[in-house]
Amino acid sequence: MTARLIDGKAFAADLRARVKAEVAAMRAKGITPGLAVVLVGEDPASQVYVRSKGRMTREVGMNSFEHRLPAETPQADLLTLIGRLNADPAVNGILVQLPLPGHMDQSAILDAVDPAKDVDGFHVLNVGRLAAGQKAMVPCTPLGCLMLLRDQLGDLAGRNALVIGRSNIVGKPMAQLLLRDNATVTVAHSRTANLPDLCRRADIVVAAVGHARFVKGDWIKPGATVIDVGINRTDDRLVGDVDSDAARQVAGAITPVPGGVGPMTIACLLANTLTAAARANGLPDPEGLTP
Ligand SMILES: Nc1nc2c(c(=O)[nH]1)N[C@@H](CN(C=O)c1ccc(C(=O)N[C@@H](CCC(=O)O)C(=O)O)cc1)CN2
Repeated sequence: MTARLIDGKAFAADLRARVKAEVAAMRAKGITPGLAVVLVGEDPASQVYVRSKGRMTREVGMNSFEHRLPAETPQADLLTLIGRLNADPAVNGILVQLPLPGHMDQSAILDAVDPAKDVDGFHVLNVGRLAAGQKAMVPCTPLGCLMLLRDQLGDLAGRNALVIGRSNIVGKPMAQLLLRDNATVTVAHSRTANLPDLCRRADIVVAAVGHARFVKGDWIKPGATVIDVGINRTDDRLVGDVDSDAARQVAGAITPVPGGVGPMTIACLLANTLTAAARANGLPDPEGLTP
């Protein structure tokens, strides 16, 4: 079997076009959604992502506010900036690019963002709401994975899903979203025993471990759907967390790296900003953009 490639780049372009149409409708009502992105330091990958976020925000017709701070910025100054953005009615979404410099307390920073403007879904209130099955802002990467999975498989109810990785950004919220869709969810991590065997039972595998080619081809159940969240730079190439060449011989469908999950992250950020702007203005949630 040769797996179908899941074209996240095309799906993300389509999602951005839907957001753009909704933004135009909102602007006709006199509302222009605004997204503020804060970058602290000069991490090269973060600089690329922040630049892309600004460009795509403008492309869909939203206002983009970029704040670049030196790596040695005191935490108190960043908190002051977040306070200003929280109070600014032109700003509907706030994102603090991760990773932050080592001297900052990441939880204190993320929890300083107004939960209603928390388009990353990292504020502890949104984490709790998602876990409780309530209306929440949902982290962008897992939301993008969920959209791709629903598009591929339709109803996820009763499917065996294995999430490899338990980060707050991807693994944990991904598991919550799959549970919400009635999948049977297992979360694996570095201390999990018999991971290859667990994986061979999974209809859905979401790999988010941060190790290049960690998931081997012979771990994959024939016909399974594989979502590769990893972005690892090796030998001047980007590779995922799945040994893609081998997995493609077994899986039913798989996301490529690059061009799979990555582009969905920014498209979902724009979708979340639109949702935040709608909620801030007492409008219904735009259709199909929230889980
Ligand atoms: N505050 C946040 N920080 C970070 C997040 C996040 O969701 N919120 N996620 C990642 C980085 N990220 C967005 O910020 C991101 C990662 C990858 C891509 C992407 O399009 N990847 C491309 C490859 C791009 C390349 O050449 O490097 C792909 O996979 O096709 C977009 C956004 C960490 N920080």
